[in-house]
Amino acid sequence: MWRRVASVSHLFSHSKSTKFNQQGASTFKIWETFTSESEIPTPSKGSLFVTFVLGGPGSGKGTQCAKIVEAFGFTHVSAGDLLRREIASGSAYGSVILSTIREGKIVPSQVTVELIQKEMESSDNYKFLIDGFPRSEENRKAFEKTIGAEPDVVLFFDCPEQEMVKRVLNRNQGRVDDNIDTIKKRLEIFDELNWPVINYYSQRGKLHKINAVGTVDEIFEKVRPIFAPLSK
Ligand SMILES: Nc1ncnc2c1ncn2[C@@H]1O[C@H](COP(=O)(O)OP(=O)(O)OP(=O)(O)O)[C@@H](O)[C@H]1O
Ligand SMILES: Nc1ccn([C@H]2C[C@H](O)[C@@H](COP(=O)(O)O)O2)c(=O)n1
Ligand SMILES: [Mg+2]
Repeated sequence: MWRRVASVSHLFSHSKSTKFNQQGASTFKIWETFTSESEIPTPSKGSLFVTFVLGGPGSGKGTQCAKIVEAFGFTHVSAGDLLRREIASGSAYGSVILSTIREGKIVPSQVTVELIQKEMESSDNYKFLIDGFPRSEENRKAFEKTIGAEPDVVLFFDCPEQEMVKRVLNRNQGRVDDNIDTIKKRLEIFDELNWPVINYYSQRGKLHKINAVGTVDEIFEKVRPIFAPLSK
């Protein structure tokens, strides 16, 4: 059994969330059935191969996706990037997406899944990294229903909150959600909505938990063996 302990409890001192006890520790408990020994499927060329990339804000998902793309020829589909692109395009959904992201909340699944679907359909590749998705059980079910596929592999970058906060505040890419107030909310939402997804895939033997502390290269060396069958 595994107890998740919030390491930046001071961030939540004004939180109304009942998930946090008086010491600020998360009361979430999950059963650690996931390891990095989950069975790795052998992909066949041409058939869809989907990897979901999970982890808290700033855990390094995008950074590691870039390295996986380079080494293993995946197409990177970042749900957050697609939503930001939608805002920039001035689409009808743009202002709702912007306010949702500013508040650190999750955009309705229908919108996100539609963007992911279009992106996948416009690619010739069959290997996809879907980064930052699913963020909730609602996201997960909407993907299964609309795309009609399940992920072959699920990566989970496990990073202490203090490190995630540090990385996000140093990111410097002008993101509207990279500020301390939005980060607090994103971490709360992650705790509330993402753990059920992580547990779901863990129980199905698809989850690869990677300790996301270390240099970018050190972390990638833990990721590489997961995809080694793809280079054969
Ligand atoms: N292993 C690492 N050590 C130190 N800094 C890192 C590491 N990996 C990534 N970073 C930096 O941390 C910041 C966040 O990384 P990244 O954007 O990859 O995270 P993310 O999980 O995609 O976050 P988000 O969910 O907010 O999009 C970036 O500035 C990145 O350069
Ligand atoms: N499945 C998703 C993915 C992202 N969002 C929104 C909310 C996130 O805070 C924001 C940025 O995503 P990131 O770049 O950190 O992956 O985008 C969402 O609503 N649903
Ligand atoms: Mg990212």
